[in-house]
Amino acid sequence: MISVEDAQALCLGLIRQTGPDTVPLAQGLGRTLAAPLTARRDQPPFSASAMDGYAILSGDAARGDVFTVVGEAAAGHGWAGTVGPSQAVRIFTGAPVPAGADRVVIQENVDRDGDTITLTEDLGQNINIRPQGADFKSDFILKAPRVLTAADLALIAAMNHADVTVARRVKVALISTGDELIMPGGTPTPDQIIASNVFALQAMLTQSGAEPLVLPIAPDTPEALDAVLMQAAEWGADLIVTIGGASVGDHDLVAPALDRFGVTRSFHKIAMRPGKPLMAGAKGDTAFLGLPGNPVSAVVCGHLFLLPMVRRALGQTDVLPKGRTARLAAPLPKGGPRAHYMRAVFDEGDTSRTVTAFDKQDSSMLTVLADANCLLLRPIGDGPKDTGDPVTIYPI
Ligand SMILES: Nc1nc2c(c(=O)[nH]1)N[C@H]1C(S)=C(S)[C@@H](COP(=O)(O)OP(=O)(O)OC[C@H]3O[C@@H](n4cnc5c(N)ncnc54)[C@H](O)[C@@H]3O)O[C@H]1N2
Ligand code: MOO
Repeated sequence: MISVEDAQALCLGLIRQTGPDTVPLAQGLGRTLAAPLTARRDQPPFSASAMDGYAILSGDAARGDVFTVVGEAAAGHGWAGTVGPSQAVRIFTGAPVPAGADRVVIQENVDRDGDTITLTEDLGQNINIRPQGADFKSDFILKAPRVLTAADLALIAAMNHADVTVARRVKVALISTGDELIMPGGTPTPDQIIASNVFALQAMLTQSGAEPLVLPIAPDTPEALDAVLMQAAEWGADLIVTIGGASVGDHDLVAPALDRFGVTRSFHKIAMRPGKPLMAGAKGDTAFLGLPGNPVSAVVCGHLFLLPMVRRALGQTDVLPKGRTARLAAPLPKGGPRAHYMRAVFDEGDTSRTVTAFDKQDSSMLTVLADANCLLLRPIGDGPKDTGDPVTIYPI
């Protein structure tokens, strides 16, 4: 059995990067910027007032000085003249600062009487002007790759781009396998259970910028599995993910089905708990990942292998889950021969981050997984741990 790290490296080597896709900016959230983007103008494009007040040429002006109001500048409507000594232009937040003026005095600090204002305070440090290009200049470049956030969309809009070139969503086909499965809302026979894994995986994929397609459940026959794999290929999947049937039982049909399909197997079985029966391979440009059927195993493998493959396909660089250190809130017995990713809850305390593993670690338990906010890693052969000992956790 290979290690988690080796399996992750092999998985990342199997997936091809998707090409570019240009989309309207409003559809850019969460997409991965595929090429550097250069600003088309300075922001602000002119020196702009940061406050409502009066633009003046300040010289050595002080409290009690009087200025004549000679014009008005509003956002979207500048004043075309030049401000001279003892002159003021009424100005509003966002308006271009007129030529000659070097400061905006806020209106709270003047008395206005007709066309004159009198300073009621000495001038402070703040000139209340945002210089042209203070936010960014027209040579500003937003670097790629970058997963676009809401703030990024506003920034790109301010750079005057209506569209954005992102990585095409990676197409991931999800195939649940097993005679025992029925979709939620149906009427199961006494021996059936509800296909649940695919809903977690579909959501995780969507959140990560993939385009998932949930295919019909494949019953436990070679013909049914072959037919659904063919459907996935015809859809143009970049990555075909099977769920279940990965282990060694008589009804675990996925490995032979992938062989028949012409998939070159990269590995099968890893030194990990949960997730031992994981398999991966490729056929041409299509990658294959065979997830174990146990719900927790499928989701944990989704975090550790599937999502990194998606991120790699989108051209992202930092694709593996990031470990953090936390202190154990309770002792743990010694670890086993497989790396154990325990379901746990971490808490950002005032002085240190603490983590508590759940007592129940059965890989079928969705209630435990749903209450977990991290995976607590016990490396292979880890010794017993005491309260307060540092461990690595992966937020999920
Ligand atoms: N003799 C051995 N038996 C098993 C081994 C082993 O090494 N030797 N490994 C165990 C481990 S670890 C796991 S994990 C499971 C996974 O096996 P499979 O990938 O073949 O999964 P299935 O047998 O198809 O299903 C396991 C379990 O999960 C349920 N399941 C399957 N698909 C779904 C789904 N889409 N949604 C919800 N639940 C699902 C299924 O009904 C089973 O209860 O094998 C162990 N056995
Ligand atoms: O490794 Mo299985 O994935 O423990 O339940």
